[in-house]
Amino acid sequence: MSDPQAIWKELTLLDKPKLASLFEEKGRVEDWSQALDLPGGRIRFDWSKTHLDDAHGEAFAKLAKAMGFADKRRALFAGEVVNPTEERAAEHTAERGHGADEAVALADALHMRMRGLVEAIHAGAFGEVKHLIHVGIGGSALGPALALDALARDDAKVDVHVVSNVDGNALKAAFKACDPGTTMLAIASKTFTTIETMTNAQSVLDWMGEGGVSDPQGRVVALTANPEAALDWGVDETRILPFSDTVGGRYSVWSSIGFPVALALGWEGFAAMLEGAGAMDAHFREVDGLENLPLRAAFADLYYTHLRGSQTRAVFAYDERLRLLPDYLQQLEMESNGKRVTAEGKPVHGPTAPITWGGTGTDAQHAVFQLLHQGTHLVPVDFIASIAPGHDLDPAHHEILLMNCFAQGAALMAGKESDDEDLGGARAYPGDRPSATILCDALNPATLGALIAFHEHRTFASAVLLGINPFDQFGVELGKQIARAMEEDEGDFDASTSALLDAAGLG
Ligand SMILES: O=P(O)(O)OC[C@H]1O[C@H](O)[C@H](O)[C@@H](O)[C@@H]1O
Repeated sequence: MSDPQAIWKELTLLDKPKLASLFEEKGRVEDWSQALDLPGGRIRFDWSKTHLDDAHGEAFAKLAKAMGFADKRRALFAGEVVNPTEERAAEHTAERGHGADEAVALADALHMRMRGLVEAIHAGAFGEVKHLIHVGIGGSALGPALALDALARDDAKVDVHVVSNVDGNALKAAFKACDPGTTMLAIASKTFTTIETMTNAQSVLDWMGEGGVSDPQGRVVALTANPEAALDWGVDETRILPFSDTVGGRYSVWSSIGFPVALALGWEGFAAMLEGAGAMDAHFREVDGLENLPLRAAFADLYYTHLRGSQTRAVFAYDERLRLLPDYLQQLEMESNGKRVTAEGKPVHGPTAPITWGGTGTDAQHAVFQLLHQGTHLVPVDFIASIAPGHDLDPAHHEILLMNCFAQGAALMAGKESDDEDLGGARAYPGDRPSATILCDALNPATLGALIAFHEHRTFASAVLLGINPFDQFGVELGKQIARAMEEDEGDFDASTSALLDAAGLG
């Protein structure tokens, strides 16, 4: 059978087992969790507390076949056009050594150029550099911000401030923390046209000038796939770090957009991130069927959206260093798969990306977990944690953190009958609520790289199963066009919008 609709029908007819009954079978944990030995240590992927059973696994494997998963995966790594609306390849994996030969060679050469500049700055070629203000937005900010917050808390070689919002309050906070005389500016923008980034970049130059820096332009580095625009903006060629147009914004932390990460960690740290991601590429590329962890995760994601009506998926990092991971995954997953038509432009069957949301444990337990345990929404949850604490405080901190993480997954699954006759349902936990747990030996550049790449491939696998193109993002354009029309004092707006403009003195 190769008709995807027929397979979906088959999936809807399968039994909907309770989690508790799945655990009555021997080998549930062995069958549905797996550990990968990666350069930075082992990562365990435990999907056993999801409702997938063997029958679902088989049916989803058939769906993958019917949707041409193996060939689409091959095309991704071969650098073929996998983004048909923009007629482009998606070659982020080439940055990690997995791709078409020419793309890998180009990525290597551009990394060498980037390394040269990073090491020159460390060696003092620009005088004393204590701070870097990195201006960029969306994919040009979220990856660097996540990696820096996760990995550069101690001993950063340069103190980096990632500023994305055009709201001047964001830049003011960075100015407060930096001294203009020892600050460099990185302008990160794939297109080098994004208004928020260019506005922030100009204000940093002005601040440097006002702070007594004689040649602010001489302290600018451009990270872009549009080097001509950076040249036009006045950036010297030697400080332009290009990357390939075939690397999408939300997949670009591996390219020169990762410059601030390399500057803070040193080249070896950045290279280890690439290596960890490359190891996940090798797994995704070489392993077939349910053993392929990103594909297995995509099966579970589609199971919940299509067969259980889940509209959201939550991710809770039980690790302060990963507090920005939910923000990062929101862009990766929602901008990639928040689509309503197939790659051929036809209406898509069923829901596409769930709304990704989340937070940090244990904080979130005291704020939003009430809804997860007793609310009316079914929210599949991902827990992410590291066995090594990453700090040298009393081990009690980490024991409490990890035990709480594991307790939440157990509680969601087990539930509990009401222990108070008078209060009845208010004190009952329905249970049978799914979660997955990703447990790293340690959080380090290589495991972070692998974690991010796991999610990239999970997103790609979902897109293949849904038949959509995850690599364009036309949905973000209309609002930008209208804002531009407002700036240029053109266009005819609805009465509500006109009244708001008038109220703000912008009409
Ligand atoms: O890197 P840039 O060209 O400045 O783009 C920054 C961001 O803005 C766009 O609107 C897209 O939604 C993002 O995918 C992109 O990462």
